[in-house]
Amino acid sequence: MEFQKTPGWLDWYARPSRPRFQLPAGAVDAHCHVFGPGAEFPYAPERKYTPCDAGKAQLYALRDHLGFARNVVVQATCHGADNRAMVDALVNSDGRARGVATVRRTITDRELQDLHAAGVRGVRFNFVKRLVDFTPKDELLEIANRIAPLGWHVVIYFEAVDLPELWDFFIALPTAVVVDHMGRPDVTKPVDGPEFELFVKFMRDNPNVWSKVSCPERLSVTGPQALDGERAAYRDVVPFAKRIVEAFPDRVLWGTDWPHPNLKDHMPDDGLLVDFIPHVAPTAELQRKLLVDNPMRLYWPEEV
Ligand SMILES: O=C(O)/C=C(\CC(=O)C(=O)O)C(=O)O
Repeated sequence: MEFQKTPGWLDWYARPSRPRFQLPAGAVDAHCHVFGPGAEFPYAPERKYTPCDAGKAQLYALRDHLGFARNVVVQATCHGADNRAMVDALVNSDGRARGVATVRRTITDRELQDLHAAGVRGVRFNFVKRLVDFTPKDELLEIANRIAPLGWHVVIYFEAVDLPELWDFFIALPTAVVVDHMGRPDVTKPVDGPEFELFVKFMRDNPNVWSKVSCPERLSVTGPQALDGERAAYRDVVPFAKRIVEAFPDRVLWGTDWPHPNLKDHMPDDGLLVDFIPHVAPTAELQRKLLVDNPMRLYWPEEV
């Protein structure tokens, strides 16, 4: 099948630099995606965007180039609940990738078992309206209750302004809960203002809640962008991510978000993006927890 990319689509950065920051041994890129390729794994009819192809070979080449040891491949909304491209990436990773799926309530127990055998360890509930149609909360809770016995967790993606309305649903989830990109704070607001305080309280009050401190390239308003050798990029995001890393060092994850779906104004150099990490996790201990210990506990608990 032939797919036309969404107009204005930005492809990933072709020749990323090598990070200056040396990742600790065993580092996990805990948030990235594969797209198709569409000819092999068609994009879902209900998708809100059509990306460039970005397959497993390119993802694993980037992993090796940047110095990561493992990946967590998160189902992207352009594939809907058809997890085949993500599963194909997992089963062809020599055990070095685990995944997060999107499932519907119609999934059978057998299908869940098969996903588990392939390396899936979580489901993603997406509340970002430009990305997905609404799914009733009773369906999501039913799914959460079915995946809990497998030892899986729930990944949630939402905008900061929607946290108050979603709060009660989130705290009813029976598993570990991982928030994508710190709940997308508006970084033009103060880091100690009411909006981000609510997110901090969400993590403080609920010890099962984790956060990815990823996607500065998506959250930043004033940059500077991770381009042209800039190794201190996205300075407006640093106080937010650093605060979460320092307050909850055992419940944070980091990922590249490659191939960076839906960026509108620039595509970061992934090598320079890795150089963002020591700005938010300044000590070797924080870096080891963020990049190795925490993702291993969540995705490869049998090795910990
Ligand atoms: O890659 C991300 O985490 C963020 C996305 C895309 C996305 O979540 C998806 O398509 O599944 C975004 O903000 O557009």
